[in-house]
Amino acid sequence: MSDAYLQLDKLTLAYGDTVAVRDLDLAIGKGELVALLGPSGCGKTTTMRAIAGLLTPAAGRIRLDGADITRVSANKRAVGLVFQSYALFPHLTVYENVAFGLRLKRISGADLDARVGAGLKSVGLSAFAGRKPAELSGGQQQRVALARSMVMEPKVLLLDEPLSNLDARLRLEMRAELQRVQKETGVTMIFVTHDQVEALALADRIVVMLNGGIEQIGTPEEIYNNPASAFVADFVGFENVFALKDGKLATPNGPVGLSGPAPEATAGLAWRPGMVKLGSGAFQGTVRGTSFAGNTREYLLDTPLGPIKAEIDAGLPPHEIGSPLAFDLPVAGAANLKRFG
Ligand SMILES: Nc1ncnc2c1ncn2[C@@H]1O[C@H](COP(=O)(O)OP(=O)(O)OP(=O)(O)O)[C@@H](O)[C@H]1O
Repeated sequence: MSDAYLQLDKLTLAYGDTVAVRDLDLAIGKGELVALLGPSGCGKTTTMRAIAGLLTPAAGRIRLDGADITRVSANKRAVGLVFQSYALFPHLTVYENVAFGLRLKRISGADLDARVGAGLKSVGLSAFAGRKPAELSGGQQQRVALARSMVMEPKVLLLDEPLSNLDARLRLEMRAELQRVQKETGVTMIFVTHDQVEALALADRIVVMLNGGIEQIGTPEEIYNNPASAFVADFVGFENVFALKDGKLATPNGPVGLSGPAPEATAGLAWRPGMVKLGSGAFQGTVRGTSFAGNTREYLLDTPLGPIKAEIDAGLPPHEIGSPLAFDLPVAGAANLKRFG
């Protein structure tokens, strides 16, 4: 993408001899909300630190808004950073916390007041300007941290696990809040998460990382419906993932033929539990476990293909543990994995 707003070119990032990220290429458009998603240690935070200017790349380039910022110091990049611990100054009021960076830039008087006021308003905290951080809830503190970064008018705002310290209800609230602030201000945002649900819910585009590289980049719909690799499939909830060898499923018990013609140029096939057809089909299993999950009932089957996870409407008659159960893995509905392993 030549018109990318933020572009990472063949970025390699290392801590001494430990290479954490290798040859990373990523292009992000202006105003995009992008999630870096991946398991612990895959290099998400390291990538963010490099964009923020806190880590000098061992190789590669970073371009932002048409300029090469690879060697530009952190405070001259117009890149904001919100950490998972909000790092507010405990002795300063909410107002002064938000004003802090602006004061460093010698902004004062009515201009300062207007910008802090607008920042607090944008996160719904105008009434809390005089409080200290300790007098706020976790979600409110997070919003102060967001306002503090936003008033600096960054070109890119980086958020590292922004919601991980919040309880489930607050997390949902902050998700909506982040999305609203981002859409209203149009600021380009990149946030790190290891939670696929959060990434799917929030992002315009998801970058799935593994072992210091990119596994897949796509919209939430693409990642959710068309995972490119076994890792991504597994990560986004396809519980039945198989390599395809010579048109057959590779299973722990050897190759097993499919119930339909194998798609070409596919390294593997994957089914979500809800995509497994229960009650009839080419395969036979035994019910090992079952659990009620609200609208659905989940089944774990022992089968010649190994364990299979299935899920059907909870209104359907249940199958007893130990009973035989026919099933099908419909080839037509399966996700075709381009890469396996
Ligand atoms: N200061 C450091 N010194 C040496 N190695 C480090 C340092 N920080 C991170 N690493 C290593 O770099 C790799 C990437 O780490 P990074 O923190 O970027 O992962 P992450 O995806 O953000 O993980 P998490 O979700 O746990 O925060 C890991 O193998 C980690 O052990």
